[in-house]
Amino acid sequence: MTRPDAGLTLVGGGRMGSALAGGWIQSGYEGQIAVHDPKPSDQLKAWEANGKIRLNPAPSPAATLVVAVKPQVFGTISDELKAFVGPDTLVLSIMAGITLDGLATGLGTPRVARAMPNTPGLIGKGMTLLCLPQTASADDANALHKLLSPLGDVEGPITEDKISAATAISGCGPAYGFLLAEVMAAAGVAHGLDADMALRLARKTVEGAGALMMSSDEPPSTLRENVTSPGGVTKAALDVLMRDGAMPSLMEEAVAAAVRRDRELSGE
Ligand SMILES: NC(=O)C1=CN([C@@H]2O[C@H](COP(=O)(O)OP(=O)(O)OC[C@H]3O[C@@H](n4cnc5c(N)ncnc54)[C@H](OP(=O)(O)O)[C@@H]3O)[C@@H](O)[C@H]2O)C=CC1
Ligand SMILES: O=C(O)[C@@H]1CCC=N1
Repeated sequence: MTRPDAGLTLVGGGRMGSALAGGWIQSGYEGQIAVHDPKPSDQLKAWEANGKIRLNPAPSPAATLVVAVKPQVFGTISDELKAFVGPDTLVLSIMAGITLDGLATGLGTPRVARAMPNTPGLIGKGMTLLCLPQTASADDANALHKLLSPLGDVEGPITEDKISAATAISGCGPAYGFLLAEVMAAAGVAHGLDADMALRLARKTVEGAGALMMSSDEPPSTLRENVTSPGGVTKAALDVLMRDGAMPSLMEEAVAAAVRRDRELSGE
């Protein structure tokens, strides 16, 4: 990976922040990475011990500041975060619900950007959306694309009015996929499979369906039809899932709730 800049500072080394740091480390980021977290995980401590990151060094203005704390925490620490922001600092937030305006006001700089990654970024299979102010330079956009690319695909810039829906699909979406595996396994147990085997079948099936979907030119609907033999077993199951539009309307309701929550977090 080419170095977008020296002096990369990450505030919030939790699940998503660590996925970002792991991506930078694995892709051979050449600059200094400082991570700030009040209770560093064993993973962060191990990276520090191996010289990959500096953990909780004295705050100073960063070239790039990545903010990965919970949105509810941002308001209470934004004044502290100003210690990481100088006249040349580019700020990237991955926080759901904190707007570009909120970032610019909270941190006292117009040079802000948002990204919405997801946890498959941990293994380089993520989907990240980038959202920039209209004033952003092409250099900043390129640097942020490079910074996020170790996590997987990066799309954007998208406009800020799309970010709540994008969050509800790709930011939250891994949870929907994991839930599918969980409930499939539970249904297998209910029908006589032992728990380990049911989970093995469900995990491998979700993985295989995802991999086939990504390697095929066919849309998901055709791949679904390819499994559904006329008058067969899959049709019996899908007739239940789609009865009165059950699955689409449940997903639509779930995504609407996620969009609503994202907008609540942004104070709308
Ligand atoms: N998880 C996900 O799939 C995704 C998350 N996001 C966004 O990423 C952000 C983090 O989410 P997630 O990783 O799940 O949450 P986590 O709680 O795992 O991570 C947040 C981290 O920030 C730490 N923290 C709290 N206060 C401070 C502080 N003052 N200075 C530095 N670090 C601090 C927390 O420590 P402690 O636990 O001790 O409070 C924690 O380790 C959120 O804003 C979320 O919207 C975006 C996309 C996907
Ligand atoms: O649940 C959340 O709020 C964060 C944002 C997207 C995924 N996790």
